[in-house]
Amino acid sequence: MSFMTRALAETAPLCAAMRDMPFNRGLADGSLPRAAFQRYIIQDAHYLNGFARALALAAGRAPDAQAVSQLAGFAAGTLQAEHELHAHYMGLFGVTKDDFAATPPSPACDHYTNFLIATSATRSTAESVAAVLPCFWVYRDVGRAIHACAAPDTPYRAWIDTYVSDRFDAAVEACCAVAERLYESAQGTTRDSMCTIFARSTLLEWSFWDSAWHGHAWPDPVAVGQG
Ligand SMILES: Cc1ncc(CN)c(N)n1
Repeated sequence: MSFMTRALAETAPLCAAMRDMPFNRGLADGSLPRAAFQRYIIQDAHYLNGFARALALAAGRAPDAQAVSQLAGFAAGTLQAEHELHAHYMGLFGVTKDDFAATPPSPACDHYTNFLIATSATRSTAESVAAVLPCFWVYRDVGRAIHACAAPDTPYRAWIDTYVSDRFDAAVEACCAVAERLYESAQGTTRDSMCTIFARSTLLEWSFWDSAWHGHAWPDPVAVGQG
């Protein structure tokens, strides 16, 4: 059985739940509150920073030139394409550089990016690729699901179009191909670990959207200290 067949079978209910999250339904019909998207786009800019670092770190530790070049290429491609999308929406929704600088990564964002970076720093390249793959896969999957029912005038049209674009599709397929190549040459325990790590990142994708929807943030240490 291929890696993707196994990993997707294990995460199918979670992927189905993500297609139907209130945040994503709101992207499709345009009803997502402006404040929720502003929160999301700030957190996503923090996320992409950590995600690209995780990929660059995995590239530096990769065993062969082919993997170095592919992982470094994913890091560069992500920073370029998705930063353009963020700049577009930050302008449209009035999110300033100061707003971004004043907002730390949320607990969900911090957890996800630290998981990716720790995996790239301490685990095999196969496991590192399994960790970053849901970032590609889940966004194409959700993008396709909501594109099919999106309102023509949703303000989130540019977001949806990015994740159903041929360019993003090519990146998803390329990352899947790297994962399959590494899975084929991996030993039994690494194969199992790749599936466990893929499932964890998929859950962290769910958690990222859930957090943006609910506006979860760190507790105020002053208030906590005062009991
Ligand atoms: C949290 C998250 N995951 C995935 C993607 C798509 N690269 C993203 N922009 N943000």
